[in-house]
Amino acid sequence: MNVQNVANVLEKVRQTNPLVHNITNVVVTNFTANGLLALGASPVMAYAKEEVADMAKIAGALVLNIGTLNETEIEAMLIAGKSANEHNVPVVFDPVGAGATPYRTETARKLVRELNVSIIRGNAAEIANVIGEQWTIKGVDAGESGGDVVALAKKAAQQLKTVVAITGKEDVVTDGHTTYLIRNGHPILTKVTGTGCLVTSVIGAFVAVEKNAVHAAAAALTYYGVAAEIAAKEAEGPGSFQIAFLNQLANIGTDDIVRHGSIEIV
Ligand SMILES: Nc1ncnc2c1ncn2[C@@H]1O[C@H](COP(=O)(O)OP(=O)(O)OP(=O)(O)O)[C@@H](O)[C@H]1O
Ligand SMILES: Cc1ncsc1CCO
Ligand SMILES: [Mg+2]
Repeated sequence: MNVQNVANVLEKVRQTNPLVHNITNVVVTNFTANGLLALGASPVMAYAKEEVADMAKIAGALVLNIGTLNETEIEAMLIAGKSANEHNVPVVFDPVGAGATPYRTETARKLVRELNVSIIRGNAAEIANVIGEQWTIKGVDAGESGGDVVALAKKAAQQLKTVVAITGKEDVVTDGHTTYLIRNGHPILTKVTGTGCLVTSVIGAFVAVEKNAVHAAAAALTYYGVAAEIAAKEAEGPGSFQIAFLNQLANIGTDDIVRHGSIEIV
């Protein structure tokens, strides 16, 4: 996977407009739908247990996010996830806040235990908590806590038998064997709510068109980071950044990714 491959996957998303079924949190719902539309994907949010199995099976990917979890929603996630698994629809999981409360941690573990998750995407603290590792959070960006993020990602991938994407100052994607490091993005991403949640759904759109889950996640994170870098140049603060970022998710193309993308195997 190199910058040209990243651009190729992006073009495939834009040509095929994959349906991404999201069961996500109430904070980021609108931003996620708009971000997926800007990318060129087709978002749908569907939560009722009566319909999630039918929606998941016609989707290109199912994205599960426990940001504002409750029992009804978790029941729907399990129904949707089992339907996706039966119909070979990839499942992408964001364990928002794993470690913050026992309920979140237990629910995250239950979902990865009971479902076949293709990709789990979180910050370092969340991924560490899903696998029961110690991880010290310093400030907002857990990725800067000094721990070995690459080692953590590999350990999680081997333990959970899934592709793991850890985001932060640098992003790591691994299946436990092949590992990519992406050095794109901008710190202002941490000043807009839901940029982590949106990137998980963007990974969903990419894995809908690129079945190699490591390649899909690495491509999505590179594209997302480049869009953020370009948007940050025109933004005066978090407010105008959010708008500029949505614009750049739609506007950037092959040239921008080839020029600014930073993706390497480590
Ligand atoms: N210090 C940083 N420098 C550059 N990019 C960053 C930095 N911190 C995070 N990012 C980028 O921001 C995006 C979101 O990642 P982050 O790790 O903040 O997710 P998160 O913690 O789940 O966020 P949230 O839950 O608030 O939505 C990723 O694309 C990541 O690369
Ligand atoms: C602020 C917040 N609280 C629960 S989910 C969420 C959005 C970031 O994931
Ligand atoms: Mg998050």
